[in-house]
Amino acid sequence: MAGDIHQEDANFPIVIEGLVNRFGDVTVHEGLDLKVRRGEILGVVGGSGTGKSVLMRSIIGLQRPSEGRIDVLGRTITELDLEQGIGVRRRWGVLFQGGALFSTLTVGENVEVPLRKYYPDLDQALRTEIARYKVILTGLPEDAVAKFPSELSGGMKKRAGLARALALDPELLFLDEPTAGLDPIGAAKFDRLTRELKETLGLTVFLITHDLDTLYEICDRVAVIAEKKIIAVGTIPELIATKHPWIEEYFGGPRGRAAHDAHLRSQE
Ligand SMILES: Nc1ncnc2c1ncn2[C@@H]1O[C@H](COP(=O)(O)OP(=O)(O)OP(=O)(O)O)[C@@H](O)[C@H]1O
Repeated sequence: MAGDIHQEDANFPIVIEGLVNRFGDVTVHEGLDLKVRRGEILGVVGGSGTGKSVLMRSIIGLQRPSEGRIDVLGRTITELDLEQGIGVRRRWGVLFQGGALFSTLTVGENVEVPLRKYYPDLDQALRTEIARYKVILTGLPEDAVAKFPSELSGGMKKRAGLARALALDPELLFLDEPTAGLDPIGAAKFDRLTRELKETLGLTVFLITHDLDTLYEICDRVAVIAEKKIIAVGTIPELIATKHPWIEEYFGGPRGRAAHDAHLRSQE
């Protein structure tokens, strides 16, 4: 039904049923199901090219699925008209792989972009003030507001991208490989920031990552994509108990064991 709006499921802000994504002869997803719980950080893992980014793009309406249904915050995302689309889009924020900042705009101006788009009548002084506040919220120094992306380190760019993702006070936050390219200390700091923001702002976070430390340190549950589906979703001990060969290799390999040991040490 066009513009289907139904009772928002308070417990599951994202519900995906029977998702199929095809590109020509290539089928990336075939009957993928997933429910994201409110208030959780859900890590999404899978081998390269298994369709993690395509999944995220499908949820946020950038990729029209071949089949299936995706409900986000009570709206069936594939069936929204323009106005309904705007209404739901301003309830989420996205940090794309690499940050995707506009290089010709300052950090502050980058953060203002969604505010201009979704709240065009907002007073400029207020827009500037909100952008400044979001920049500081992500742990950047105040003078970063006036800097251009080229003047920032990799970690600072990620934070600036995060500030832009938070511009509209979202309920849902989508992060595509946020710690890729960061050194281990920078990555751990970014993980802590994600966890703190999730807790203070009451966010639900959909987080694509290859970073095993991130999975152990901040994810409440992890969803595994393989064989064109979500083959398992749960806590890391629950996943390991499934005895699926890919999952066993992933968490039981040298990197998986190192992340596990580091996690245990951090708990001591
Ligand atoms: N617009 C498109 N047209 C054709 N094929 C596409 C398109 N977008 C994605 N694909 C294909 O879909 C598959 C899944 O891509 P996707 O980027 O989602 O993988 P991923 O799991 O995020 O990979 P990685 O971990 O390497 O980032 C790939 O084979 C990719 O080539």
